Amino acid sequence: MAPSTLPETSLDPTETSNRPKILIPEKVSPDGLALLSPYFEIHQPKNLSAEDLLAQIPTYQALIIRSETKVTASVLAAATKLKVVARAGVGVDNVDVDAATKNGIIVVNSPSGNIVAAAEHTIALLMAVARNVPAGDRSLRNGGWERSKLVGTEVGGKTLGIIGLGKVGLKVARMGVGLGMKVVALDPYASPDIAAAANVTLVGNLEDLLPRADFLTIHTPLIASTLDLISTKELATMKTTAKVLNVARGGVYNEQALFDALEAGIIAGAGLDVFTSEPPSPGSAAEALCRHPKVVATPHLGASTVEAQENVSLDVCAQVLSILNGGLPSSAVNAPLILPEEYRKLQPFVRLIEKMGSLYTQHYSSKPSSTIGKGVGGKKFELIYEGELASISNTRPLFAALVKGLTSAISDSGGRDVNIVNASLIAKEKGLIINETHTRESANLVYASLVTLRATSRPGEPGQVISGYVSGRGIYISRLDRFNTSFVPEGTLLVLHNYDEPGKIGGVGGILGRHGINIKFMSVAALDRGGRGASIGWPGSGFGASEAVSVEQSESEAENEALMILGVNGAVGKEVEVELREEKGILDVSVVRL
Ligand SMILES: NC(=O)c1ccc[n+]([C@@H]2O[C@H](COP(=O)([O-])OP(=O)(O)OC[C@H]3O[C@@H](n4cnc5c(N)ncnc54)[C@H](O)[C@@H]3O)[C@@H](O)[C@H]2O)c1
Ligand SMILES: O=C(O)[C@H](O)COP(=O)(O)O
Repeated sequence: MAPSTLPETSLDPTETSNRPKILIPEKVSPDGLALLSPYFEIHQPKNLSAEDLLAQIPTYQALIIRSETKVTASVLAAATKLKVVARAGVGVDNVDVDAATKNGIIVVNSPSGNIVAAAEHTIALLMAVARNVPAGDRSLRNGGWERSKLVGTEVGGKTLGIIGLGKVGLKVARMGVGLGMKVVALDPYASPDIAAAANVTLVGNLEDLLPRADFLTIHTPLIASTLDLISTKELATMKTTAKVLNVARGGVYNEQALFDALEAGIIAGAGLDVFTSEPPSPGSAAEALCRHPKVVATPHLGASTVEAQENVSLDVCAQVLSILNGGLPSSAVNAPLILPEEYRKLQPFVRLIEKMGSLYTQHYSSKPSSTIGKGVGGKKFELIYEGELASISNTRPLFAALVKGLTSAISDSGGRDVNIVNASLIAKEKGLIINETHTRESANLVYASLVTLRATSRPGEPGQVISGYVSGRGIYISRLDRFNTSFVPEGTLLVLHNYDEPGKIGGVGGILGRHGINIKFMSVAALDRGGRGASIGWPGSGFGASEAVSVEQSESEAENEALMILGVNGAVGKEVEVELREEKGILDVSVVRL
């Protein structure tokens, strides 16, 4: 289905040099591509060989495919810039999803864009095999008029057996009921309520299904448990008049066993859209089936309708646009599904938390007076969600945003290789321990949602704290260390820790002015005197409210300290930092680029 809203983009369509590149080696509907062409260089080679794919993939950021391109572990290992493999359809059996996960590459698909097309094609094959439509057409073209030889069977009143009552299977079931068929289905994971509402009788095993079916159709993915699901033994239990259909994947019926059963009259016919090798390799059972007189075969046309191709193209291209723009996909195969509603709610927090992480690394690593050490490695981080945000259960994107932010200033890739797929792995590699805490009822919460990042290297220490909130579409930092503040974490920031006494602003302004640095905004942050810091109690961190209060009290000696946060234009060189540090009353300086 096409997405209801398109992702926002900060990509610049006027930026024409060095555009990220997208490779599309198969036919994908232009509807979706129109979303991408303003921002990316799109290459659509015809008949790209496996060798060419391997050779060319290193330069691409996205790969959009259908069922013909084999995205192997070698291709993915060579794909050093690739962020996303987008399958314009449902099945990802031609993609090595595990290898993609290991390489931090998101695999997305369109889970429902072509289900109507697949279900309708199943019904087309059902009617074609029931009424000998292709055989009649063939005969007539060859000058024949064979009526008695091509007598068919009605489907009304007959039993349709379905294996796999998922999206396609359920649609086929409803269509079957509409044709007056009795529908019996086997799917251990199907909802009995949904099945009952669709007039489908669920059975528990193949023995209860196969002997009853006049027509059998499979709608499962091809996985270990469905490979050769129907073979010689199973076919032998079916009616000799039964006909079988496959619009799922080649391999769910054993092709040799199916051929033998048709030859021996064990069953009466088959309608096949998919094969173990596509196109069927010469001499294979698949090829023999395609030529068999009792078979109606189509060349994997299940999803080939104008409407389905528009749907899947729009669906995956919107996800590619989002991912290449630093956002989230709506249906990632190798990451938890982000529902569009959830996505909209989380998006500003994803930006906020990434900035908080980056602010943390840059601010504290440049702080010689930092009490708990520089850097992020080996630290225990706690991400505390308070207020409305605490009710979100799928916080994987927030977790990933933190890992990305924390590592952005300390990795070659600038954190660009971190995503919801590989964030846990990267955190582990970098020795980051991150816990998440949800606190629904927070005392004195002035924001609808508040996020706090707290870092410690030993239990019992006060730790380093950054809090932030979202207002409208804007993101703000509300606390940095022991200071309450409010500033937008964007651009180049100077964070000055100083004694709260007159004359500081003039002195700092003078230094910056001499170096030609413009001040865009300034925020003076006062010491938190037992407000939020004392009341939060750091839930789940092992630090109780009383401990937090005592931490505040022990630090109250520094009562006349403040933070000055300056948003500046222009490069802030080392010499400026040194001059600022030497200014009277300045305790500490950090330059942060967000
Ligand atoms: N021919 C085409 O062009 C075409 C088009 C679309 C989809 N497909 C294929 O159709 C198949 C179904 O797609 P979908 O979107 O309905 O998938 P789906 O995930 O919605 O449904 C699959 C169903 O199979 C069930 N299942 C899994 N293992 C099973 C088992 N061992 N026994 C019984 N049931 C089992 C699952 O519980 C699920 O309900 C996929 O293989 C997909 O690739 C083909
Ligand atoms: O899994 C699917 O979506 C279908 O098999 C469609 O495959 P196609 O995009 O190659 O037509």
